Amino acid sequence: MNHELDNDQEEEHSGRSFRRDARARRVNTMEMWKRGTLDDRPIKERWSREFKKPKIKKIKDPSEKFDADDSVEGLVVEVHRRTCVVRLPNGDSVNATYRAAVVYELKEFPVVGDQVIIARAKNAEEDAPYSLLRVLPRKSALVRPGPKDKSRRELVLAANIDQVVVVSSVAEPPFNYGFADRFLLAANLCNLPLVMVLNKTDLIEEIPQNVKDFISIVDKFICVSCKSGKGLDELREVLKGKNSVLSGKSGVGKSSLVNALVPEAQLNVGEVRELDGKGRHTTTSSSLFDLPFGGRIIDTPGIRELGVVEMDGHDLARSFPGFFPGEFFTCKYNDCMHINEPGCDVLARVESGEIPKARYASYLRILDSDE
Ligand SMILES: Nc1nc2c(ncn2[C@@H]2O[C@H](COP(=O)(O)OP(=O)(O)OP(=O)(O)O)[C@@H](O)[C@H]2O)c(=O)[nH]1
Ligand SMILES: [Zn+2]
Repeated sequence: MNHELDNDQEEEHSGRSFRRDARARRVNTMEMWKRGTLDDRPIKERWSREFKKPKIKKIKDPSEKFDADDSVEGLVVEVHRRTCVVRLPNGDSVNATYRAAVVYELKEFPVVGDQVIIARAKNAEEDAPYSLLRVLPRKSALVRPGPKDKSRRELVLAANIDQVVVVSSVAEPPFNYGFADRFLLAANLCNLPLVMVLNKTDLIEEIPQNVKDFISIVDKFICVSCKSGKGLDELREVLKGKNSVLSGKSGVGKSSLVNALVPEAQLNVGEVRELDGKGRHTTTSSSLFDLPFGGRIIDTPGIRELGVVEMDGHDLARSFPGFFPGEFFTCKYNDCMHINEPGCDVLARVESGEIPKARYASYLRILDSDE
């Protein structure tokens, strides 16, 4: 008898207790809010059953379906949306497909210059397509300066490179600071040397002072002229045996330069290339050329994305290369932008000549264009 009563009470109790729990939770929320420890997920997410258990998605390892013996290592020479062109050790180029979702989760998106492992599925025919299994660790990479948080992953533009080469013209079109500034910043942040190639020097008598200033802060510069052939031998020396990323604004004579260095590249110069049956360089998303004297140049249109530095002004102020030797922020105020703040260490160093004026000017230009 007693027992039954207990049961009844319990049932009633459970209904009430639910309501009481709910009220307690609300109170808790208030307390958390006051303490500043409030869970800021939307309310639906916080209490809904659906979200109680974290959903853990298992990533299938792409290599499970493949025979390890059949895999080969190769070099990525072009990257497209779902496929990449991989050059095998025997010199053949093959297409390898990759599932974007898988490589995204594994954080192994192939870029030009990557060494990768590819294989055909088990029992596949001879002409079956290859699949990308692994991107091998990179020795170096050119990365777009920008946010590194999870939601907007950093963008790798080219892998396993030794130097970044920026082609600029001194006239027709005039020297473009914006482009050079950003490349210098990216190269510096990636610890890669920057080589500045000044093309079309046949058009001018003397290098203008502003260009000279800029040249003083790059690692190396070479004056060339594709027209007269001046400086090309010196450039060959610099490129010899190295992997270089080559970039330049449209019209500076980059294609002319590639043609001069790699005769079989035959990029069209000046106007849109006529259809040559393959349309290779007009449609590919990236290209890698072997230099006849050793070394490679990577010329990828994706590099143009560097035109936008997605770095927030404060990050730029904290991490601009060359401002703080030893990486310690030494300005008086934590949010110093180095413009006119009191106690700014950067301004003091510019004044004393420790930081070149041209580097500081480059910083200001990037900061300006960002906002
Ligand atoms: N005077 C002079 N003209 C040059 C030189 N190099 C290239 N040009 C000219 O500059 C123009 C542009 O050259 P391209 O090689 O097509 O330039 P690009 O940088 O590849 O341009 P995009 O194909 O648009 O990226 C062409 O008319 C070339 O003939 C040079 O050293 N001196
Ligand atoms: Zn400062």
